[in-house]
Amino acid sequence: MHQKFAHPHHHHHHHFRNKWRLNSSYNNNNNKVASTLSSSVIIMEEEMKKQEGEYSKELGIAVSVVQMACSLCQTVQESLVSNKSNSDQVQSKDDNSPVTVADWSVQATVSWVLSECFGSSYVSIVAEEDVESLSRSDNISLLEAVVETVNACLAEAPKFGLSCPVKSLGTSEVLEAISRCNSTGGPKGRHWVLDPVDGTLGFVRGDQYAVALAMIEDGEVVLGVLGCPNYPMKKEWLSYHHRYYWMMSKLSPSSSESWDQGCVMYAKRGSGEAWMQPLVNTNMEYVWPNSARPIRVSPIDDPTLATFCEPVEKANSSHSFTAGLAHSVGLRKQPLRVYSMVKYAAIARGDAEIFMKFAKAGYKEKIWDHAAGVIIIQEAGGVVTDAGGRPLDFSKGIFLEGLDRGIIACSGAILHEKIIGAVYASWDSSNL
Ligand SMILES: Nc1ncnc2c1ncn2[C@@H]1O[C@H](COP(=O)(O)OS(=O)(=O)O)[C@@H](OP(=O)(O)O)[C@H]1O
Ligand SMILES: [Mg+2]
Ligand SMILES: [Mg+2]
Ligand SMILES: [Mg+2]
Repeated sequence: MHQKFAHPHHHHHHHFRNKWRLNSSYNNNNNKVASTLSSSVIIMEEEMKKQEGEYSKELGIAVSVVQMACSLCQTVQESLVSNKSNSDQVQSKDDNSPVTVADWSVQATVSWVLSECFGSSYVSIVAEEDVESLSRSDNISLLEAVVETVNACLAEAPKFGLSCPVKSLGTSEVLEAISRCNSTGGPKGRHWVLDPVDGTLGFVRGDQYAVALAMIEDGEVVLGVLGCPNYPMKKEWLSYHHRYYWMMSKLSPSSSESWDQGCVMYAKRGSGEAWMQPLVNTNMEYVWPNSARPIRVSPIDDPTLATFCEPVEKANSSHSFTAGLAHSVGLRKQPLRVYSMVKYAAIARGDAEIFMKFAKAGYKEKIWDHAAGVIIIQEAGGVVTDAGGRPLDFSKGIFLEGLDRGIIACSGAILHEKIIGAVYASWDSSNL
């Protein structure tokens, strides 16, 4: 396949080059022996190019395919929300959580694109969904809807600088693409980690959800991309809840600005930068390359001014335990309860300062629910650990093995230490 990705953010190069030069003078671990000054300059230039370019192809493809996936999800969510008879498009999994046409379709689309770009025998993908219920004979119409949705989405690939299939994918190709994402990750090599729709409950309720794609190399998250179709570029627009407010009220916002546009965030490990671009509107003829702006965590470190986020559902995180922690560190604001990894996005962008999740004892957190969000917060200047203050371990397969009680993500070290201290002080008296 010809990869036609155009680098969307040329202005990065300048920053990165300067930073690299700075770092290299402190820590020159170039172990090649340079006999003359000029040859060492050449080696440095080569080394620099390698550094700049590292993962840039992977990141470009990941951002493009997440944009495509977001556009797919918007179409499906609109039809789910406006057409109540579509209830056969939402299924219940063994744990009673929902799964939809969008979850399977995004997984197939991302799998197909990554396989085309990197070779299906090389690419390892760890993702949430499988084909078990989708391939049952009583689910034919659901499977047909998935195949149609995937083909409609892939047909738009050229608008995003990616190639589309020469002819539409058949049912077996779509099933194959979904089930190819059955890698279990691990400590060695490169693994893509995908949550095709995170916050599926929010998605079916017409609310917040995210598409999350990350890449792990030798057990560390090196790339993260988070698509948030109902999380507008500006926080103020969130007060209108989301686009359906406008759809229903038939009001039109004052300016021609893209008030309804969601966003896609991304970061590369070690860059010290995280970026956000508007969600693309595929009605336009040319959508790529897209513009991006840097994002940064909030500067607030005073607990009385800080906002914390947590899952909407009590079943996913103890609201009473986090309320106790909030009280003991002096948080005063109401918690922001949001579906999905949009919580990570809110911290990375500075819309909130703290994210806490304490699942029930025995629940094992999965890597796809966290990988993309963690790296984006870290590169935007934040801190993410378990409740014991240790980094999350993405090297042990599909679960965050060894996670100590819960997850704490903060905009900075001061708030983070306070929360960790409060967990330490109150854990024994909690019933978790
Ligand atoms: N019992 C339990 N405890 C904790 N976490 C669980 C549990 N069950 C599921 N999950 C995972 O939580 C993901 C959704 O998390 P959220 O933070 O979006 O929760 S909430 O919907 O806002 O309540 C959700 O992700 P998606 O399935 O992608 O939506 C699950 O992976
Ligand atoms: Mg999830
Ligand atoms: Mg999911
Ligand atoms: Mg799910």
